[in-house]
Amino acid sequence: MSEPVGSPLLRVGVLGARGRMGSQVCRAVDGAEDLDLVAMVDEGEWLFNISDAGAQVVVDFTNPDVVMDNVRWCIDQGISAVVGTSGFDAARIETVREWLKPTEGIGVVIAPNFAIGAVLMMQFAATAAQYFPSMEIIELHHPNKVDAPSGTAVHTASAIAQARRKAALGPMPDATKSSLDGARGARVDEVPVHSVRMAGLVAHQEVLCGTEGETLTIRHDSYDRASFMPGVLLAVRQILGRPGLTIGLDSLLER
Ligand SMILES: NC(=O)C1=CN([C@@H]2O[C@H](COP(=O)(O)OP(=O)(O)OC[C@H]3O[C@@H](n4cnc5c(N)ncnc54)[C@H](OP(=O)(O)O)[C@@H]3O)[C@@H](O)[C@H]2O)C=CC1
Ligand SMILES: O=C(O)C1=N[C@H](C(=O)O)C[C@H](O)C1
Repeated sequence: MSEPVGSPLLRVGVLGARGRMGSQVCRAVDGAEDLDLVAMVDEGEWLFNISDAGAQVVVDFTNPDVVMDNVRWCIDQGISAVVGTSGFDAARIETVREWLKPTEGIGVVIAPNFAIGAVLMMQFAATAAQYFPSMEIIELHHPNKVDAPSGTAVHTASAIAQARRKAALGPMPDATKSSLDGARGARVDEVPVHSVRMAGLVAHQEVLCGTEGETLTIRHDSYDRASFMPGVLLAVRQILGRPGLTIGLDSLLER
């Protein structure tokens, strides 16, 4: 492709390039006129392919066991990283923040979910949490997902918990005496989270909000991984102007 004069293409490498997400990201980057897909790396391949190719930005969709090593490597190489891989709890986020402190100009975006609808669903859930004393999350995914609960559910639960603390709400009403472990789901920041893995699904989440005499259900469905691509490309395009750590797409979407 010939490069337009005065606007060099942004050089992008993809980690997890043959995976469900990584392969779509490669196609999306390859199809974008302002981006240059310079390296595609999968498990067992050489990370230095990325730096040798002069990548300015890496996109990581690998798995929670390896993602921290990948982020560390990118920071050490002076390469900014857009991270979609799940598995980021508060401790991991703090570690990445520490790694970035001595650096200048390197950006890391960690987004639990790149779909616009999912970002809004998380925002709406945090808003509802101020008014609804009962909040529960049901996340539903394809059966090949390696982790549970999903990163989106963990992020949503934290946002709900933060909103509840701000609104000075006490514990959720729940007088259950559970006779079977797991019957009430897992607790993330005190918020019950229920994980479903089912053939036919891609990525879905419901946030159930309850108060006296009414419930509100906030639901998001990704029927196709194409739903994540605009968010990934948005982060890739913005990251060089956003040094330091950015969590979630919210600030990138502000108008
Ligand atoms: N933030 C978001 O919007 C989204 C996040 N995700 C998250 O992205 C991650 C990937 O999901 P998905 O694409 O479905 O998973 P896949 O298993 O399909 O893809 C992961 C890929 O990463 C490769 N890989 C494993 N280790 C390394 C490594 N050290 N270096 C480079 N590549 C490696 C795997 O290779 P191999 O198979 O050979 O092990 C595989 O090709 C998950 O954590 C998922 O939750 C998914 C969708 C959206
Ligand atoms: O593994 C997936 O598929 C997804 N993972 C992310 C998560 O853990 O929240 C985002 C989305 O739900 C799809």
